[in-house]
Amino acid sequence: MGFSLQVSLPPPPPLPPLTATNTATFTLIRPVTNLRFKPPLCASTQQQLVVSEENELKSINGAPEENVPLPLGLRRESIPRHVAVIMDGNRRWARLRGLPVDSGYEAGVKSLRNIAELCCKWGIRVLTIFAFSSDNWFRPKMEVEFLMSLLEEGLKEEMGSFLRDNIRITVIGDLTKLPKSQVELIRNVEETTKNNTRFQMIVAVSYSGKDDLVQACQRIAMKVKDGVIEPSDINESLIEQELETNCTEFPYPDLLIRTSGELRVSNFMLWQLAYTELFFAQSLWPDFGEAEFIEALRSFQRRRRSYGG
Ligand SMILES: CC(C)=CCC/C(C)=C/CC/C(C)=C/COP(=O)(O)OP(=O)(O)O
Repeated sequence: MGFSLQVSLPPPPPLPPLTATNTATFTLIRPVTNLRFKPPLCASTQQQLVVSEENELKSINGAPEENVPLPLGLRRESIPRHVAVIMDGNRRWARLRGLPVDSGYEAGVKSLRNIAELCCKWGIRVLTIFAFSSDNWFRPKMEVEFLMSLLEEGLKEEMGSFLRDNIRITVIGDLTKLPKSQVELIRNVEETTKNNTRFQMIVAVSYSGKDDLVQACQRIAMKVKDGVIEPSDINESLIEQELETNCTEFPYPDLLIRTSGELRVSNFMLWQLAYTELFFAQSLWPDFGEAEFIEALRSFQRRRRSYGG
C-alpha cells in the first residue's frame, strides 16, 4: 500500500536510493503507522522526500545477497540453506584471558552478530543457534540470569535491524521456565517479524532435542486418542509437523557447526540432524569469525550428500 509525501526542496540534490544506512538523511512529513520500517526522524535535515512504502521495502529488503560476491572458493548454488550452530567455548575463552565468565558470553554475542550478518549477506536462509539448553538451568543462578538478560537486551536492541533487514526471529524451547515479561517480549518479536522473509534466525532457548520429540509424540498421541488420526497415519511428515522446527520452511539443517573442539551434538535438534553435515571447529565461539565460517562452508561444499542412497 503506498502513501505520498510532498517534496519541498529548492532544488533537490540527486537522491541516492534508500538504503539501510542513509535513511537518516530523510524526514517523513507526516507520521506513517503502517510502515514495517520507520526511518528515524532527523531534525537537522532540510530534505523531505516522496517515497512509497512499496519502493522503500524493495530498496531495503531486496535480495542484495544475489549481487554480493561470495568469498573465493564458495559456490552460490550450494550455499547451505539452513546452518545450525552450537556456540561452545565462551566460558573457556573468558577464563583463558582471566576475565569473568560474563565477558565470554558478551564476546559470544558479538561473534553471533557477525556470523548472522554473514549468513544474511551470503544468502543462507536460516540460522539456528543453541543459545541455552534445558541443562543450562543447572548453571549458577547469576550466570543463567546474565544469559537471559543478554537474550532480552539483544532482542530489544536489534528489533529495528530485524525489521529493516527483513529478518524473522523465532524462539524454540520450553519457555515456561522464563519470566513472563521475557516470554511476552519473545512472542512480541516473533509476531512482529513473522512475515519477514529474507533470513530467519531460530533461537533455541531452554531447548532439548529429546523434549521436542516427547512433545511431538504427546501431541500425536492426543490426536490418535481424539480419533483425528489412526496410529497407521503416523509417519515422518506428521512428526516433522509437530516438531518445533515447523516454524521454518527449511527444518533440516544442511550444516551443523560446533566450536571449541567438542565432538558431540549435545541433545540439539536430534531428529532434524539426521542427514546434516557436521563441522567441528577448534576455535572457541568468540574467536569463530569470517575465516573459520568460510572454512566450514568450503568443507560443506566439498561433501557429497547422498542421504544414504
Ligand atoms: C541469543 C543470545 C543472546 C545468546 C547468548 C550468547 C551465547 C553465546 C550463548 C551461548 C550459551 C552457551 C551455554 C554456550 C556453551 O558454551 P559455554 O559458554 O558453556 O562454554 P564452555 O564450554 O567454555 O564452558
